[in-house]
Amino acid sequence: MDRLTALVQDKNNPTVVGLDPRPELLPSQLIEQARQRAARSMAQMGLDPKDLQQTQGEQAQAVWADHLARAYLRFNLAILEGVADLVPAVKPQIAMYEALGPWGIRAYTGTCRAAADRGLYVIGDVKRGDIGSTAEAYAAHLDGLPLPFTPGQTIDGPAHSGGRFPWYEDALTINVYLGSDGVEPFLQAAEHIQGDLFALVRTSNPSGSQIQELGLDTASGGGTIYQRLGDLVESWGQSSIGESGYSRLGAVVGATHPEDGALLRQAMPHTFFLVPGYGAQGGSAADVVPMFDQSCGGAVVNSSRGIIAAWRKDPDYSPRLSVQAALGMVTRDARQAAQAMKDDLNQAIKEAR
Ligand SMILES: O=c1ccn([C@@H]2O[C@H](COP(=O)(O)O)[C@@H](O)[C@H]2O)c(=O)[nH]1
Repeated sequence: MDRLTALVQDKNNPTVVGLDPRPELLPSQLIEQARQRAARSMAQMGLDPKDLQQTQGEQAQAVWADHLARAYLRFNLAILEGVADLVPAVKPQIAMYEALGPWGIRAYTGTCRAAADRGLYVIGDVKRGDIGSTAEAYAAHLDGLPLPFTPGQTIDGPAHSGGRFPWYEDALTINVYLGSDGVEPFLQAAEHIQGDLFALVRTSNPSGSQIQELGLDTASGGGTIYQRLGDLVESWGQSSIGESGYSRLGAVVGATHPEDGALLRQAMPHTFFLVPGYGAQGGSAADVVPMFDQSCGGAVVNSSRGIIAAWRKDPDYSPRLSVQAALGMVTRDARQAAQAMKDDLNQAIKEAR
C-alpha cells in the first residue's frame, strides 16, 4: 500500500471517489443525447428503433448499450475533471458497467485508464474470488493478458504480459471465502505490478451480519467470522509488508460498523482498510475515525453516490441546460462534495487524536 499511502499523504486526503454510474445518476440531457445518437445510428444501419424487442432487436439494443456506455464514460470524465487533483484514488464499481455488456466493460476500462493517466490510484471494485486456477485468470485484472505476444513461445501456463493493459487497475477488491489458495494468485499478480488487494472482511450492508457476525466456538478460535477473517487476512499479508508498514492485502471494513472497525484496527496492524458506507449508507466521519491508525493513516474512505450525484442537489440545475452546462455542473459539484468530505474526515480525525 506504499503508493496509496504516499498519495494520501501528498494530498492530505483519505477520500476515494466511487465511480458508479447508473442512468438515474446522469443528467437527463446526457441520457437524451445518447438516445438521439443511438436513434441516428440505428437509422443509418436501417434499424427501426421502435422495433427494439422485435426482429432486429438485438442489433438495436447493442447500439443503445454502446451509446449509454459512452454517456457513462463522458460523465466519469466530468467527475475526474473535478476531483483528480484533490483525491488520491477512485473506485469504479464494475457491476454498473457490466450491466451494459461488452460496451459497459469498454466504458469501465476507459474510466480506469483515464483515472490512471491523471495519476490516480485505481481500485477496481470487482469482488472476485474462486479456486486457485480460476483466481489466476481473475488476477489478470492486475498483471495483464495471460499470454504475451511472443512468437514461438510455448504455452505451459500463464505468463502474463505485465503492464496495465487492458484493465489499468492498481488494486482489486476480492472475496476470500474460498481461502488462501484463492488469494495467492491475486497476491502474486499484485506483487508483479506493485499493486494491492482489498479482501471483504466486514461489509457495510445490514445483512452482512447474517454471516459475518456468526460466533465461532473456542476450538475454531472463538470470536466471530469477521474477526477470524480479519486474522487470516492479516496473516496472509505478512510476506508483503512494505515501507508504509502495510501489506499488499488490505481489508474492506464498512463505515456502518464503527465498533467492529475499532476491533479490527487493533487486530490487523499491518492491514490497510478500504472503508465504504460513508454518506449515502449513513456512515459519518466520526464513524470512520476508529479505522485509522495512531498516525492518522492506514485507511481510505469511499463515497460514490455522495460525490457523483452531488449535482442532483444543485438548485441551479435544470433539465433545460445544455449537455455541456450540465456536465460543467457535475464537475463543479463533485469537486465541492469531495472537498467537503476531505474537510469532514480530516476534522474528525484531528478532533479524535
Ligand atoms: O461492504 C461494502 C463493499 C463495497 N461497497 C461498494 O462501495 C460503494 C458504495 O457506494 P455509495 O454510493 O457510497 O453507498 C458501492 O460501489 C458498493 O458496491 C459497499 O458499499 N460496501
